[in-house]
Amino acid sequence: MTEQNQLNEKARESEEYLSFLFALSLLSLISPFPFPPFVTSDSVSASVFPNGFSRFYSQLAPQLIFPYLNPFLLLIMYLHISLFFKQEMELSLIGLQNAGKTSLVNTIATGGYSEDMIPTVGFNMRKVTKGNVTIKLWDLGGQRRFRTMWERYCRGVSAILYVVDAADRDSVPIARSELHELLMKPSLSGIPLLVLGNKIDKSEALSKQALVDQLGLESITDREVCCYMISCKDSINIDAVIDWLIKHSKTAK
Ligand SMILES: Nc1nc2c(ncn2[C@@H]2O[C@H](COP(=O)(O)OP(=O)(O)OP(=O)(O)O)[C@@H](O)[C@H]2O)c(=O)[nH]1
Ligand SMILES: [Mg+2]
Repeated sequence: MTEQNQLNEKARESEEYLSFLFALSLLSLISPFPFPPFVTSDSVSASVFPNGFSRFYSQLAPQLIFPYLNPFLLLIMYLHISLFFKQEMELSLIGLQNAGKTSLVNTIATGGYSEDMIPTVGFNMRKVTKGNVTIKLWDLGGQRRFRTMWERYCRGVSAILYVVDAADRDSVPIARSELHELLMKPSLSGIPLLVLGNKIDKSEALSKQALVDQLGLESITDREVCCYMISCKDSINIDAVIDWLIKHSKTAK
């Protein structure tokens, strides 16, 4: 199992654990019996804390050891753990017009895909929740007149997603120069970069190695760089993208 799959698995496990705790707290709230019925506060006190232990602790401790005895403690625990596990991140999606940025946001958010897309004017902001991670996505317009905004919306984000139309070979050199110009800005130094070669459902799409070479990704050494080949249309490698995002939410500000 890859590291990314393990992380995804962990996020799913913590989500399942929280649901379990929540269900248990609801159950103990509506149950007329102590839960489980054979454990009582007194019997636990007597067995775990024999003579001499202070009265205060001997009464409090069973609640801590068996929190399901106390539905309110369980609820507090649930809220605490859910806050602890909750992670947030902010991302910017950039790339030339027609690369598929807005399509990617739709695919991540709803799994939906449409051929009839309207070019983004300025930017869109979308919030997407995946497991315990809330992702705030800045989807920026890729037309030349909007590219000057890219830097402003990339400042302070957890990661930059650079989407490239891998099937539009003529646009790749422009995508390369725009990317390198942006990464030279001191305000963006060190921010992890995820490059996505989109539209691999098309036969004319470049291979991953060709895209890496033509974008000059090997020369970027001042930050973490990762590249995936994806298709929003056929939902190829979208899971790998989501896993990468969850992994990088740990660096969220
Ligand atoms: N074949 C194919 N077409 C795609 C894919 N992803 C997006 N498209 C198409 O590419 C076109 C542009 O998609 P958008 O998501 O609007 O592109 P964008 O990068 O947001 O463009 P701007 O907002 O102008 O910067 C649309 O017609 C999409 O249907 C894909 O994976 N495969
Ligand atoms: Mg768009």
